[in-house]
Amino acid sequence: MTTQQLVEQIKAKKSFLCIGLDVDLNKIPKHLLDTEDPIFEFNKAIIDATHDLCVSYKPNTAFYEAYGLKGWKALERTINYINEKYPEIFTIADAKRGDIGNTSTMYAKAFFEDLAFDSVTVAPYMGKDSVEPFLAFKNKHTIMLALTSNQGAFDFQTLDVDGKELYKQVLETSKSWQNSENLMYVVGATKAEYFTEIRKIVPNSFLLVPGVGAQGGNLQDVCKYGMNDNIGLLINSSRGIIYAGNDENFAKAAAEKALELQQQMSEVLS
Ligand SMILES: O=c1ccn([C@@H]2O[C@H](COP(=O)(O)O)[C@@H](O)[C@H]2O)c(=O)[nH]1
Repeated sequence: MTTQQLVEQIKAKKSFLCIGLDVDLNKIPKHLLDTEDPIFEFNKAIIDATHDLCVSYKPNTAFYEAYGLKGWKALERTINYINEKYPEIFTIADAKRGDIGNTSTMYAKAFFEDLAFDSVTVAPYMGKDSVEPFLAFKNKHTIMLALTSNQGAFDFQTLDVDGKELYKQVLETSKSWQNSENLMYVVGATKAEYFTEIRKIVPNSFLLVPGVGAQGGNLQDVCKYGMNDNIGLLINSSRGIIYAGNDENFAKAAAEKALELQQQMSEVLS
């Protein structure tokens, strides 16, 4: 998917909501556990109920890898279902990969070719040659961790390196990498006060913003300081939406939560 197609979808739906599909078998409604593939059945119901309110789905691969082969198969069924039934949706494999170049190429093939995701999250710690293999894929997007939503972000990411905070070095340096136009960045909603500085370095890039909902990030502040002329934001909520209910009506409850966020986004956009 091109960035322009993503922007058009945002404008059409008046939404820049990304729903995180972080499926935990201990949290999903009990009746689904009797089905052959509870993870997929849960996702399918959530997707069918919310696809018109969001522009993106983000399964975090940890929640699938934790269940071994059946988890990976459910991830594959989920991405295939989205791509076949709702091809306009921007898909994110939240896998936080990155390794020496030839290994990164195989990670990129796994998520962009085999699973056909539009994007994958990567960690910047191993530098240019660990990220460029992902960037080589046309019309695919590499979403690099910049300033994360957790408390540990302050352990390294905000440390002073040669007179500049490390996350700023990461943002600036990555702009010189080959095919850097395919980069997006992760910035936590819990770090709203940093968005102005971040926008000075990457004014045009899309930012994936987790941390609204369960982690307490504020949607209005993120929009105020982080939005650009192309909107430039994908705001993620996972637990706050998908676990809004845990009986037979769970998908309806999720849609109601998604609608609350979509309505706030619609207001910001108008
Ligand atoms: O800085 C980061 C990077 C990734 N995440 C991931 O986003 C979702 C957030 O889930 P919630 O339930 O809405 O808190 C989850 O998959 C995280 O691993 C993040 O939170 N912060």
